Amino acid sequence: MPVTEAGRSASGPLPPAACGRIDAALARPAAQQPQWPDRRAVAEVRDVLATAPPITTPVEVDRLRRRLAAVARGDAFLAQGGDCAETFASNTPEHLGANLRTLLRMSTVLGHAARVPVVTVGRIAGQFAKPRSKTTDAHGLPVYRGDIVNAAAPDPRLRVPDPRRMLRAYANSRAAMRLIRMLRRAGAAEIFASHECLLLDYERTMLRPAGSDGRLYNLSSHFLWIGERTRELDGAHIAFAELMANPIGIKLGPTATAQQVLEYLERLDPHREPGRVTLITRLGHQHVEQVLPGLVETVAASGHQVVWQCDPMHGNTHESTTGFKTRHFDRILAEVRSFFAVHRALGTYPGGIHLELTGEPVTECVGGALHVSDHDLRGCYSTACDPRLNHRQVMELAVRIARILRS
Ligand SMILES: O=C[C@H](O)[C@H](O)COP(=O)(O)O
Ligand SMILES: C=C(OP(=O)(O)O)C(=O)O
Ligand SMILES: [Mn+2]
Repeated sequence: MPVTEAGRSASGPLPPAACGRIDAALARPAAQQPQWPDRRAVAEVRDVLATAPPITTPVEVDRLRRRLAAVARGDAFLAQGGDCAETFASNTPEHLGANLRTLLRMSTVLGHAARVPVVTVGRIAGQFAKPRSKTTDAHGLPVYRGDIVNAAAPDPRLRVPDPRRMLRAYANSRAAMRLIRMLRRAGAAEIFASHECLLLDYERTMLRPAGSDGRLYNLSSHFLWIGERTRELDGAHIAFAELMANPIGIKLGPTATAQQVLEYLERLDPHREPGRVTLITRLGHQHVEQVLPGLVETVAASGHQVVWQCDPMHGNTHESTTGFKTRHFDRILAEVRSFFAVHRALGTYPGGIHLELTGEPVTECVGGALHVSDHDLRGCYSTACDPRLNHRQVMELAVRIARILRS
């Protein structure tokens, strides 16, 4: 094994051929990566993580693959949600428990209405890396990129990307996964973990070969998605996703084209496995009827059996009159409605929903039955990145979606 950084990176349990494929994928341009001040420290952390026990297991990932195949066929519904950005400080049994309870209650409501099993997936146990729209914040400091990279506190020293944070993210993810498994043993429904496949120096260390064919599983989680800001076809993230055996999501914003989507599917789903790819549309309520039909028709004609999932959060963000990043309940609901309407009109299956939520009584999104106003936002605005629906707003939305599912 060469002692170059690339060689070190792929050391540990991986065979040399796999190292070469990973290095080739990651030699492509990678958007939204931190400027680590010390690459040697990154290599040292990567070496530790590459031989550490992974967060999930191939058996669990395969189970989710089967569940998502059922969603793609129209025999199950996917309910996914959790924090926009998990933090080390909020990685407590109380916070995780509150989020999971809210998510599971949403799943129960949707399951009753849809009359199919619900596959429940948390944005949890590893959702620590954030893509950002600017490189600096309102104070002129380097932007916060998630606890796995730097600290949210507006202190220039703490905003310097610190690779040792990847070790903390790993330890926090393991602890959260332990809690999820404990809840499962205690009788809670089956819950899978997911996060954005963003920070490539971390994600590459969690690849492990498994099965008779030695496919590479990314055992940092069960389900990973590629974000709207990193889905370039010639970029590192899509090439990295091609190597992974896990089910993969791709966020699609309003500029996504049918041609791009076809290329994602050819690359990520060459064997045409139902549910291998989840297309997560986050178009903005005003764009759905314009943009979604073309994408859906093209995919249907291609024969790939994908999961269509609606993320009604990320296309509907605005700044409140009181200066907070927020989302209005009505616009979130409007995107969900249009998503179902388009799929119904085309005879395709609206397979799931993807929310940023918390079980905590936060005031981050406006509207809903409690009429959270722009002025109420300062009451309990605690997100580390994007505004989340609180428990009441999630349940209200779940009831509205249930009505759509029944109609
Ligand atoms: O979670 C999503 C993105 O990280 C977020 O929407 C980007 O937000 P920003 O515009 O505050 O950087
Ligand atoms: C960054 C996110 O979304 P998107 O890539 O769709 O903007 C997210 O899910 O937090
Ligand atoms: Mn977000």
